Amino acid sequence: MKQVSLLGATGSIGIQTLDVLRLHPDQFSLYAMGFGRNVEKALPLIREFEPSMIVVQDEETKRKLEKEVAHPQILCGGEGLIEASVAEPVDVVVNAVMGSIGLPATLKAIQSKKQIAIANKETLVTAGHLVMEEAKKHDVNLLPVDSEHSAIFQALNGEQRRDINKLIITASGGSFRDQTREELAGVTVDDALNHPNWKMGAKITIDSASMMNKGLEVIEAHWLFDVPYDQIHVILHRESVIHSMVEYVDRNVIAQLGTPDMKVPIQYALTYPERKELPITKNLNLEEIATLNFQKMDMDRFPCLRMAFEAGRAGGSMPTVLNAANEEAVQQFLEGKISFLDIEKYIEQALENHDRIHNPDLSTIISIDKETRERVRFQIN
Ligand SMILES: NC(=O)C1=CN([C@@H]2O[C@H](COP(=O)(O)OP(=O)(O)OC[C@H]3O[C@@H](n4cnc5c(N)ncnc54)[C@H](OP(=O)(O)O)[C@@H]3O)[C@@H](O)[C@H]2O)C=CC1
Ligand SMILES: CC(=O)[C@@H](O)[C@H](O)COP(=O)(O)O
Ligand SMILES: [Mn+2]
Repeated sequence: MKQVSLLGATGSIGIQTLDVLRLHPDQFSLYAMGFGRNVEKALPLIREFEPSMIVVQDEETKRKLEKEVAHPQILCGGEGLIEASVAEPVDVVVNAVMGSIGLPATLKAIQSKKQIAIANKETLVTAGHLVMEEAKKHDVNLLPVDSEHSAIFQALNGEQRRDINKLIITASGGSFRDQTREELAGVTVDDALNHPNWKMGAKITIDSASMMNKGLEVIEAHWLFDVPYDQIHVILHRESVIHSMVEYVDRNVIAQLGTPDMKVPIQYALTYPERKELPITKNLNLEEIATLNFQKMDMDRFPCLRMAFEAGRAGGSMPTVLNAANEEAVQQFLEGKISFLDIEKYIEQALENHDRIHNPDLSTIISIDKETRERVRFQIN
């Protein structure tokens, strides 16, 4: 029986991870669960899974939860997430929190040699060099949950890294794939949250609409698979059926296909290297889909993708700034304080105003992340 620590249990990935755990009660048990402030959503999960440890975002949420359940171990904040990641009984940590808040827990889980299923891409974007250095040092395999990275991971199975010609990451195009840049001026939060293929948390759905999600995924792929940016290619693929591909030097291309359903990569990360039945997901029906479309990615149409490639190539502290400015700007957009097109504007300004720091350590990354967010907030208010 594997003991699972699930960080971000009330989120889109978290809930789907629990769907997968329910299918295999003989193999997985929920030892710890973490969430932010959504006590209402967490309560039935706590009652059903009876985790030994619960982590919430702050003391106020802890007090609220304590009124509802008598539980001996309710922890708080970043320290709590770390406790849940390193607890002795835990075998596998599923990091499904949103944002760079997930970084310290990921690092500590690696240092404790836990198996890690990583959905929290911001961790790899903000500090990929630190995460991969620790993973190498402690001989820990990071198992990707992100659908594109799960696809690449599977396409790389049994292959030699030196034989890779390029990674081909597919992008659905997000909510505004059929809109011109001019048309983006008046779009609303509800428009942006209307993703054509996936039902996800709010932040990643906005990232998909701005194409920043693909930018973050390029940086995520660079670190996870140790592939240079010149060998990472993004292609528009409306159907989200091919989740990504690897082209090898001999021109063989290996693609992974499947119904767009995150339970598929979540379960694969949990059961790897084994495969298990997943009856709660529909089979891929290519006859019904009939046509798969592909289109060249236009970097002028999607400047967030261009900025992510630039920040990734520049390296050092630039991806930290890219990620922090994006997290803050997206939050401000969701709160109705800025327009959709302002998101890219604030990211560009943050990158332009930052003096790159080579090989930043954890405390430098945490302070750059904080300063960048403050600066974006200051410019907006
Ligand atoms: N959703 C998807 O299909 C995919 C998501 N990902 C990645 O997975 C991660 C999670 O995404 P998603 O599930 O969509 O996000 P959601 O916003 O749906 O969920 C986020 C989760 O994190 C929790 N959380 C937020 N802030 C804190 C905090 N400070 N401390 C503890 N917990 C916190 C939330 O709790 P609460 O509910 O209480 O706010 C919630 O459980 C992201 O990095 C995303 O990019 C990658 C591929 C696909
Ligand atoms: C499901 C998943 O992995 C998301 O990251 C997805 O990729 C979003 O779709 P697009 O960013 O391609 O619109
Ligand atoms: Mn993805």
